[in-house]
Amino acid sequence: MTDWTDPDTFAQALEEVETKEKGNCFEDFEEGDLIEHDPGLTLTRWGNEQWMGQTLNHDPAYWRTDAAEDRGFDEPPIHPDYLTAATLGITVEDLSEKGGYFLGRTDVRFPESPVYAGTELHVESEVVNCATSSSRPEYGIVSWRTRGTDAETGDVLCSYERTNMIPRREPMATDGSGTAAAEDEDEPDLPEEFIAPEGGYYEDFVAALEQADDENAAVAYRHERGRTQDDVTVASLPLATLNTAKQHHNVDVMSDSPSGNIVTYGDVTRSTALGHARSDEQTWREVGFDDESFHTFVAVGDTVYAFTRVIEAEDDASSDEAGTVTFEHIAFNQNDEPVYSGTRTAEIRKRSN
Ligand SMILES: CC(C)(COP(=O)(O)OP(=O)(O)OC[C@H]1O[C@@H](n2cnc3c(N)ncnc32)[C@H](O)[C@@H]1OP(=O)(O)O)[C@@H](O)C(=O)NCCC(=O)NCCSC(=O)C[C@H](O)C(=O)O
Repeated sequence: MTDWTDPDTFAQALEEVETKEKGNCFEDFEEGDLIEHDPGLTLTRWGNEQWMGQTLNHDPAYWRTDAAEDRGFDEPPIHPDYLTAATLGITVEDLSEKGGYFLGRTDVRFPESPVYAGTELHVESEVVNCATSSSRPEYGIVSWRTRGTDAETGDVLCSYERTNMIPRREPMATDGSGTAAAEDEDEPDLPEEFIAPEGGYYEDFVAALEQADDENAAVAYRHERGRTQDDVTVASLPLATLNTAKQHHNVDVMSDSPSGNIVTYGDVTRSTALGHARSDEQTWREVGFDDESFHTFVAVGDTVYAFTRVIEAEDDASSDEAGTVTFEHIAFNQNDEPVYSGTRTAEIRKRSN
């Protein structure tokens, strides 16, 4: 009689049985495919507060009723960062669970009206591009357009286009043209001077941009706070968004990967850097994000810091109480290496009101 729990017998059984696989490989995606994601998620106040607290996003309008009412909300709403992370988390089982890197995202947009706790999120994606990777034959590069909607009303709550490297079943033969990256030995091309805004109101950003215009300068500064990655940020936060990517919670599999360990969900890295940036400004409303890229991985023990460059300011916000500012935010680690970059458009409160 077979003793299935005898270690040698069991090891051989494991070798011989079929593995019921999860996720999809590059070959499973075809441009135009529509994927309705099965997991749904009810956006809760607890989930929102857990995400926002751990990523140092402490804007009182998302925590306190009086501050929420002052911003025109009925109650503290769901924060756009948590909404974005949850919209993406739900898609992972179908799109990126097989592994591969989250490379970037663009055209991240939210409606003007707030989203409140209790909203059930329904998410669907369309495959918009499948490309070979010239530098990594074992991967392909897939882009999806994803929309998170209110399951009850059908209103779009969050939409974006995302790109990942996705493992192939069969590696491609390549001409190697992508592997010989030329060394860039140019001197850094930086402005002569850096200006930091005096405060965090819209007028402070306008004044700093005007001063920079006169002086071959950039409005750019770093934020003091850092957040060292731990088991909560690396494993718990993505799992709370139903993100099943093994990169974030399977140390056994990841010990063989380039990081040698589980790595931080891109949306946690990004939210943490944005939290640092928002702590130095008077945010009114998030409008959207573009050109987001993840440059290298972040693992347990790494510390996420943030750097901000102010690109432009326009007095065209949805409320008279605010103006619109476009930022470039760069998250960097304890070795000063950029790990994330992206542009962000946000409405920033005016001092005069
Ligand atoms: C992924 C990297 C290891 C790649 O680094 P490197 O080898 O230096 O290559 P390149 O930067 O040249 O990029 C390789 C190819 O990918 C294309 N690329 C890169 N960025 C984009 C983009 N934003 N959009 C489209 N295509 C992009 C390049 O053009 C190259 O193409 P080719 O020459 O044809 O091969 C390195 O970048 C890295 O480590 N990045 C960090 C990744 C990361 O940590 N992401 C967040 C954590 S993982 C995650 O959150 C998973 C998530 O849960 C999920 O499921 O999505």
